[in-house]
Amino acid sequence: MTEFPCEVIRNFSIVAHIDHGKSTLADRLVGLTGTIPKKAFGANQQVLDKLKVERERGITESGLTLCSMIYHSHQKYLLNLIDTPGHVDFSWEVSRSLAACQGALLLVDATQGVQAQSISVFHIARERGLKIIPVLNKIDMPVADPSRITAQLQSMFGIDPAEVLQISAKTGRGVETVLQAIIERIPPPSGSVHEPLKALLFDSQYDRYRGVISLVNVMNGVMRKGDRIASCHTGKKYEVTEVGIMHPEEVPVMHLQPGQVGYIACNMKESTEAHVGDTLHQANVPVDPMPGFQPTKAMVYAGVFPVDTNDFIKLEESIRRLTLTDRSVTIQRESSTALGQGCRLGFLGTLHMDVFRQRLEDEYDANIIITAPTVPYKVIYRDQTVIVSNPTDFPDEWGTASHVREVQEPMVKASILVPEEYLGDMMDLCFSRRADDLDHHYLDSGTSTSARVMLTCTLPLSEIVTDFFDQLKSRSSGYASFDYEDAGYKASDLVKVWMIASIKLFMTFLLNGKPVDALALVIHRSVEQKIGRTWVKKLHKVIPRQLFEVPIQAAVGRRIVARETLSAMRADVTAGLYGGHYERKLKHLENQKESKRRMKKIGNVDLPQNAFFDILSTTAK
Ligand SMILES: Nc1nc2c(ncn2[C@@H]2O[C@H](COP(=O)(O)OP(=O)(O)OP(=O)(O)O)[C@@H](O)[C@H]2O)c(=O)[nH]1
Repeated sequence: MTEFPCEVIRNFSIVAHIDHGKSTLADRLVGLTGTIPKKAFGANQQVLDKLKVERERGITESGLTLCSMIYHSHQKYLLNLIDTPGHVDFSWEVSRSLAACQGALLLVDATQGVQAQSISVFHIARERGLKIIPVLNKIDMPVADPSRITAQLQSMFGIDPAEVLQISAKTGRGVETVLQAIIERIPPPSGSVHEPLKALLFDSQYDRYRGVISLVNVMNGVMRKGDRIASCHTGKKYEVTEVGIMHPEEVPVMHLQPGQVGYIACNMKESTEAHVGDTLHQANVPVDPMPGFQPTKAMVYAGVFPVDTNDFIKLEESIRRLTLTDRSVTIQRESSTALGQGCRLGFLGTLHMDVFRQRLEDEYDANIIITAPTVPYKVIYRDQTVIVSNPTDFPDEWGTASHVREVQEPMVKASILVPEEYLGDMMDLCFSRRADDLDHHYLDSGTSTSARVMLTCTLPLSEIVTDFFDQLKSRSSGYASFDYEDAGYKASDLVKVWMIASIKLFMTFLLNGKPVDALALVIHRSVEQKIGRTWVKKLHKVIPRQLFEVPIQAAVGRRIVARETLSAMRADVTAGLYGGHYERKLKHLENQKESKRRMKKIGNVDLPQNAFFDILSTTAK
């Protein structure tokens, strides 16, 4: 590694909207630099998309990937490609990986142009002072319109058209110019071998045998195998047992020096010890920590329960292991009377939640149920403010709520890019989701194809965590792109609906008057009737009939907003008593009444777990 001082190192990232060809370009770069021999480099092999689920869904996320390449130009260069995810949910990971880079390729599909995603990532990169190299991809396609897209880049970002590269990652055309631009335009990292060791931990992965593997960017000094290092954040000390680079597989090296990016293993057993943004240093030579990263902010919460309650321990262990590779998930234990023991997980967004669930199912063979997603609300009491991410913890209207001054919900500033013919549909969609401050402006005039419009508005986050993406895509025939950023909290008129399966006569059955916790929902006042009715109908369908009548009610506080009645199933206890005496029949009926009365006392509605699973799995989607 001594062959590579800072001057010949380039640390960069590729930022692109989903499907604009990031993985294809990464593969090309890896192929061109001879990092993977051409023979072994099949057309379908994508080095960056390692996980099965990522490949299936065609998205790159979680398990941040690093690839070091050695490029022979007029001299030998070490190029470190730090992969970033391509979806709004992962904007946190984007900024995390950009922190270890000095430059970024802004890859834009020349047939589609700039998408909402490219805008936010571009701004993050620019704020960090990264050198941006604009690259238009897919110029081999007949519908590519490079001059129009270049003009778009110029008007939106002030990019000089002369700097825009045109390539086809698929055919390889122009990719060599990308390598040249990386070397010529991106500044090398800075740092000194003579300073004490200072390394940024920017990601971690979990290895079954070696424990936590951390990805580090050495800022100063040298990181060697056998070093005693310490974490600025926890003060814990470790011994470095392995140092290496990702080339693209792990290749152990003797040491890493300033500007270099690689992995270390250091007998860290728990993933919780590897703090993203932490500064590592020699155990006996403390340094000033680098400005830390913001902690991940979970914006979507959902309960995860095992279908078979006995599987809880196994599920919890699987979740714990998965979070080793995806540290942005927050975990809390949760128990529900209906679903048993489970975990409440916090995700960055709904796609993140989906991917996590799929990974749980694929990699850990877990049979799980996920409750409807919710967002974190701020409940402001007279004397304190509480963040509530679980509907169960929401104040009741008649109880603690009397002290509640205000409930606020998280808002986002949304931007939607769409061809103008879909503008009306997009506006309708936004208004139906309680949009505010709606505004739009045209990005280009659109000569051959229709003009593109950028629509901005503020929306409550809760309105986009369910089916907003699906709606957006289907109402715009797939053309709309969407991105959002945090816009703080805003007061809201929210109520909680308990789906109460109560029995008129047997109130004691309600487990001390407690409603069915797993079905609590937080909804907006304007839709309480509608949602109440739909849910009650759903419950009516899935709950099996009992020996007695069961009113199924949706209540807001003490107010019942919807009701269905599950009629009683009367077992015919006199069946088979043909002939015989009328009084004998009567006696049996009397007995039945008596036993029903006993049932009243112990009060029990037979609500099979499956019924909940049915309801929750249909509403969660
Ligand atoms: N015609 C053409 N197709 C391309 C080119 N580059 C990529 N593609 C295709 O575009 C699709 C998406 O490419 P990917 O490389 O998987 O896109 P990505 O940006 O990595 O996608 P995410 O990982 O989901 O962000 C694939 O079907 C590629 O074959 C190109 O230069 N020309």
